[in-house]
Amino acid sequence: MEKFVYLEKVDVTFPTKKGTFHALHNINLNIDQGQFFTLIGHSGCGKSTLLNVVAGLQDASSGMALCAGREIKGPGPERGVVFQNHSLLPWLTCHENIYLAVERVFGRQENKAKLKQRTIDALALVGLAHAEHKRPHEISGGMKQRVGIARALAMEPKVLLLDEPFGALDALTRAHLQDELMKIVAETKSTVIMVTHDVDEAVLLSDHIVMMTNGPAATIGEILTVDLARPRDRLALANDARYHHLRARVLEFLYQRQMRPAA
Ligand SMILES: Nc1ncnc2c1ncn2[C@@H]1O[C@H](COP(=O)(O)OP(=O)(O)OP(=O)(O)O)[C@@H](O)[C@H]1O
Repeated sequence: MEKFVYLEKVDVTFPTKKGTFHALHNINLNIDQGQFFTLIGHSGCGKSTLLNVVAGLQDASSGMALCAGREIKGPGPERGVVFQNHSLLPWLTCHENIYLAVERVFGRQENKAKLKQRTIDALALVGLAHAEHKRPHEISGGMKQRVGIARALAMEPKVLLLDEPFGALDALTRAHLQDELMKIVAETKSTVIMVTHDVDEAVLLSDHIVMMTNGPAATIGEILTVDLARPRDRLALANDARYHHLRARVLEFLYQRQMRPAA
């Protein structure tokens, strides 16, 4: 099978006033199409830096980074990114925010009606057709994140990159959006890499959980395979021994093997 997202011996260093900071060391990752990977680890270990390498927002200092067989050189529409803070343009409506992105990717080969249809379809996918004419300040935090996800998906990316997309939301909204994301990913068969701090979120959503060691020179400690059947139901999983076993494996990694260094 084609190596879909492929990182080999990736290191990232940052020049700082105190000298070179070695953030990531010897990262090797091979993600097949249609897989859902989460990155988990203590604060500051390098999860966002790793995601940014795949997004093309951060160059690897050494090693190889490929997406769909091509070297990653800067951001590209085949990699859709959603951040914790929605990053929607406040003066545009939900529809216009998505249309802008769609136009940038498909504007040369498609007419306005087709671009508009893509925008409407993306809003419908996240259940926000009714909010298309609202501006970001008129909708809730959860809705803004859904628009952000719709905007990323509307570009038909090969990989969806999510950096703690639900981190700023309350627990109920977060649970709701996790369920929605699972449905969307099942429907679109997207390949996803998502940064999270949340052990339950990681187990619920993932096919594989990438557990990262503490920095500096953070690396992948272990990749846990989550072999729970899909579709997954959070209530049924609450009584599932396998779910609890996987959850315990992540907790053990984080709190026994990678004790957080004293702040
Ligand atoms: N531009 C930069 N210059 C210098 N150091 C940086 C830079 N960006 C990140 N770092 C450092 O690299 C390390 C990894 O940062 P990163 O943001 O990737 O961690 P993280 O795991 O995503 O953290 P969090 O979970 O708190 O968001 C941190 O020690 C951070 O201070």
